[in-house]
Amino acid sequence: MAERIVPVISLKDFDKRKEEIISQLLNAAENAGFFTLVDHGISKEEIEAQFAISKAFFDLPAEDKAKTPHNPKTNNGWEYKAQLRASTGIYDQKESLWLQRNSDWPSDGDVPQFRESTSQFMSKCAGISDQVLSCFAIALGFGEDYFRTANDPNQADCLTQLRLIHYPASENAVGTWRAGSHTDIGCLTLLFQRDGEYGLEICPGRESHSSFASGDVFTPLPAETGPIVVNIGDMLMAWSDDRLKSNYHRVRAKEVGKSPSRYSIAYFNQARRDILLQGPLKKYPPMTVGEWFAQSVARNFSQQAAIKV
Ligand SMILES: O=C(O)CCC(=O)C(=O)O
Ligand SMILES: [Fe+2]
Repeated sequence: MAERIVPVISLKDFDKRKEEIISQLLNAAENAGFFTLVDHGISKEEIEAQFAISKAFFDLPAEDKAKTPHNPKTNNGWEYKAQLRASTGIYDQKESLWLQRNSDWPSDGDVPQFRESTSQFMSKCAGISDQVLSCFAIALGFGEDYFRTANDPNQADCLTQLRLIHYPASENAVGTWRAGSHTDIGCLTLLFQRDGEYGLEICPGRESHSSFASGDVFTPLPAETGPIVVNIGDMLMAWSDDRLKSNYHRVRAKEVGKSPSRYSIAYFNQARRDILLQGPLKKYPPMTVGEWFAQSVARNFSQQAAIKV
């Protein structure tokens, strides 16, 4: 079932196959809003190495993790079971570390190689994002570099973040959520999972980025080390006049029995604060990415201190 609604798309020979890849990406984005990338250029070993770095961080004593505290104003840093979901009214059962290029990072003394490995990993994620975003830019009738420039992580006003996530093992998790149902607020999310650490489910069918009614039929996705699960976020849905779909997803643990811990890594392309966002058909009034975030955060996280962007 999951295979049917979430296409697997190969980036092999990207330049030679670009036309074909554009049509596959567009078809996936206009329907499921999710697709799985293979032959993307990050090896399984590199992904495992980044998960090892992530695990080494989460294995630290809380007082060491708290040296990089979550800052509600920037949304960077380490949080522990602190994300209150509007959709569930309860806190997600997870801990996570949000990183931006210029935010505070854990020291290499606490996690050897953290900065170098994680920076390289982010650069690789940026390269893959560039390829996918260039395809969407062409498909929507923008210039090829349009979204690439808008999401350039080397610019000081870029809001893109990497999030390392750890869902602790649980038993009989009835009444709780690892990650309550939500849509992502940025442009494009690259999600890395590990073999057998299941729990991610998606619910296609959203028609407008400004409608927040979720359906109730969720489909589980496979969990594999290697393929990257990619989804469209609300910002790109708005930027495409609702053509590319930002769909609901969630992560759950078993209601009966044991669920092993799950680690995931998400790279959120969240564009540059000062860029103007408007679709080719001008269906919605223009706004800056900074205004977009202020609005999305006010809606999603009204329970928490406003995030300053
Ligand atoms: O951990 C996962 O698989 C999903 C995480 C997610 O959806 C998010 O952080 O937005
Ligand atoms: Fe998400």
